Amino acid sequence: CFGSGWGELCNLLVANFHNVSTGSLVVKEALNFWGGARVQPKDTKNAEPVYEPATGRVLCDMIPCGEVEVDEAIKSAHSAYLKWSKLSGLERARIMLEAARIIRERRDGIARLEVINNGKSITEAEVDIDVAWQCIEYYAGIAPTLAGQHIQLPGGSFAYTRREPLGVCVGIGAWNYPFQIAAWKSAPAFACGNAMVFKPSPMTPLTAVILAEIYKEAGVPDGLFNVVQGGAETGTLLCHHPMVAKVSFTGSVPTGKKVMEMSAKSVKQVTLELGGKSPLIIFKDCELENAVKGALMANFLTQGEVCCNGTRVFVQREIMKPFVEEVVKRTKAIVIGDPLLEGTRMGALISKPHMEKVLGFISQAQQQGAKVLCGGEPYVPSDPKLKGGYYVSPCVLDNCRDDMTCVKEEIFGPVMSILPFDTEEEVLQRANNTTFGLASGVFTRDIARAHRVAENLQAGTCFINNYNVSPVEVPFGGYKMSGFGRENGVVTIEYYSQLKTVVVEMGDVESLF
Ligand SMILES: NC(=O)C1=CN([C@@H]2O[C@H](COP(=O)(O)OP(=O)(O)OC[C@H]3O[C@@H](n4cnc5c(N)ncnc54)[C@H](O)[C@@H]3O)[C@@H](O)[C@H]2O)C=CC1
Ligand SMILES: C[N+](C)(C)CCCC(=O)O
Repeated sequence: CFGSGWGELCNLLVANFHNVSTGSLVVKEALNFWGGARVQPKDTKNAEPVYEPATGRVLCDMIPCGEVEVDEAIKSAHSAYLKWSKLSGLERARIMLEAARIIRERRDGIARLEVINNGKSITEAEVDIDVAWQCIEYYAGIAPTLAGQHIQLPGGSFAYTRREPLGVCVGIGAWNYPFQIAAWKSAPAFACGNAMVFKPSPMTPLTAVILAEIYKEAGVPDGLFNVVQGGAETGTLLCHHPMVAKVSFTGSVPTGKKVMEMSAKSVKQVTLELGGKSPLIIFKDCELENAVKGALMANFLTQGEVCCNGTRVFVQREIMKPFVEEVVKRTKAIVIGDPLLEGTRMGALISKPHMEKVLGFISQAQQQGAKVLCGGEPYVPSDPKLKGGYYVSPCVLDNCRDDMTCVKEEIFGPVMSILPFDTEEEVLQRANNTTFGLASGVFTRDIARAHRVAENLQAGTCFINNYNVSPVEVPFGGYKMSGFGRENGVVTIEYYSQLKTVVVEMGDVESLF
């Protein structure tokens, strides 16, 4: 279990995660954080069990925060905001860099904890934690550069703009990248001088509170980063609270719509990072091995539970056969099993109901005429402690048509649908024929075609000759029903700050009255 101490003690305890193995961790500590400390809600009657995906064992209880707790956390954020917003960008940067340094130092332990809570492979979780500290480091770099403009007016008068924070921002996260999402939201918020109340997904409550402790240790004022656990009810309380200026949400389209609706009541700003059903277009002139590798990266990271995955793989008819052969060969070779073992490449899905939902999509696809080329079955590892885990073998579907459910809906599991195409014009039309617009990809050696396709795809990101590369310097977000606003990149500053215009008269007032 992990500690509530600071400094060396906390360091030591997180270091203990270096040795933690699958099936052994039980967490009893409070998982909420405000006022600079872990807090246990008073009312524990609505506690829900949280499962370890790799084993199906209960890991801890998630005790949802009610009205009183949410109010305390938001007030705590507000008092921190009053102090933090008065610091210079350079002062904020220094503290943020220290937080990034601590995360980097404890990366292995945090990654192991993330694996135990989420089920993804340790190799991926380590990258996730690296992306988290890089994000904080990146926005620390931007914080001192934030500035307004000076605008000259007639007669020596002038105006200037001030880039000011919004106030208390709420972050609501999904379960697929628990620690990384908390960093993607808090880092730009803090660079601009805001405070944050973050609600993780009720299925992954463990690591956000570690981030809260690290921010505290790095020197942020108490209350700057708060964690409230809970599900829809707690989320609703956050979106309705009058002291909240902005909600940044990552999750499904239906919940995103509700968040926007609730936020509209008090005109809160919103960023929505929602789902996707992204197209990946493979032209016959591609470098085939890279296209195959790209298709796997586009579909099987985090057991396929990635919003920007390229799950509709359009392959030009002439190369269908060699492409499919190679994809199937490599998919069959993916090592599934204990996510904490270095050699594992695919871990467990987040929950039993989610696993059943994914398997349901696969059998429905078969009923609608798709052919399973490999995988798509529950997988039971040989290690007895993993028998209760939620494993599904990665699946490649052939004979797919655009009107099939597996091609239209987001599955959020390890399922790739392959679709043949003939011409560029045709494939663009089919690729864009969706209400989603998060990401897209194209493999071709023809540079003119690559950029033409990128221009014509209706999506927030287009990867050329690769897929799922998201460095923190690059904006990430959706078109259409995949949401709006951006995370990462310089532009995100716009979504966590507001401009004040100050107009200065140097002469006399010319009154009309
Ligand atoms: N675009 C992006 O960056 C990402 C999008 N997603 C999307 O998220 C989905 C999977 O994540 P889930 O956690 O199942 O999504 P979800 O929409 O069920 O939940 C997301 C978050 O919203 C909270 N929530 C649920 N009801 C709420 C309400 N009424 N008011 C306020 N908050 C509420 C949940 O507790 C959770 O923290 C997928 O559809 C996926 O595409 C996931 C990761 C990244
Ligand atoms: C890290 N990356 C690019 C694979 C996915 C990030 C978006 C998400 O939270 O699903």
